[in-house]
Amino acid sequence: MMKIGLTGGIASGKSTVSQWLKAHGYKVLDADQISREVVAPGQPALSQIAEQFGRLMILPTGELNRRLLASVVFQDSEKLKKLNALLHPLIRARMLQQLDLLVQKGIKTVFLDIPLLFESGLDRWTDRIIVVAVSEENQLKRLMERNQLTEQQARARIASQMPLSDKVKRADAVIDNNGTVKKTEIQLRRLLQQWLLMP
Ligand SMILES: CC(C)(COP(=O)(O)OP(=O)(O)OC[C@H]1O[C@@H](n2cnc3c(N)ncnc32)[C@H](O)[C@@H]1O)[C@@H](O)C(=O)NCCC(=O)NCCS
Ligand SMILES: Nc1ncnc2c1ncn2[C@@H]1O[C@H](COP(=O)(O)OP(=O)(O)OP(=O)(O)O)[C@@H](O)[C@H]1O
Repeated sequence: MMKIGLTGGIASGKSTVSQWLKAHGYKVLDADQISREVVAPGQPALSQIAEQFGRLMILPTGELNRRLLASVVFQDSEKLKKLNALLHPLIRARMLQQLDLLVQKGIKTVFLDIPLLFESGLDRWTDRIIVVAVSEENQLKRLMERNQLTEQQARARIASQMPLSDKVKRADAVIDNNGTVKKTEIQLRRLLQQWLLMP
């Protein structure tokens, strides 16, 4: 099975690319989605978060208070490390399980949409890596708009990741998502053609 890593910086456009891939019949495993599954109501990791970060981290609905947890961990690198130590092994295990299922089904190509692909050393799992890149200015603007964050909050989140410019250097292919979504799709199609992966 060919495993293609899809990564980038926060709000650089990975989901935009992975949505296109899914809509065109490609298999995509999404680490952000899996990270939500492991903290769903009733999951042991959710109680562990409440134990380590306080009861307020669980909403009255039983769901994780993502906004509150984000406001805590992205301002404090030690707390972020603690959260990562708790969740990353669970996310990794679940991702491997899902990969296994796809292998059993005989799927030939899978995209792994993992924001922290390089930070977590998961690049060793992949055969090729696509980085979705944007300028710092667009990244900041899109992140502030999408997550309703102040500039300071958005900068703190960006700073918690490896600089996008370093990720670009380690990519096999870079998709420039500074233009319109249409322009991004054209680059993606061209790349899939070049890699002989058109459906
Ligand atoms: C802190 C949490 C609750 C905030 O939730 P929120 O809904 O605001 O963000 P969401 O999960 O959709 O993530 C949005 C983006 O933030 C960035 N991000 C998320 N977690 C991290 C992290 N631990 N370190 C650096 N960047 C991160 C990624 O680029 C991600 O795509 C959540 O991000 C989380 O549980 N993070 C820890 C798990 C993790 O590392 N997930 C990343 C993919 S494996
Ligand atoms: N080419 C584009 N032009 C304008 N807006 C865009 C473009 N691509 C993405 N966006 C917007 O920018 C925001 C970030 O994009 P997206 O959610 O795809 O990024 P992401 O890399 O998956 O982010 P994260 O890692 O934080 O989940 C979204 O609100 C999206 O609608």
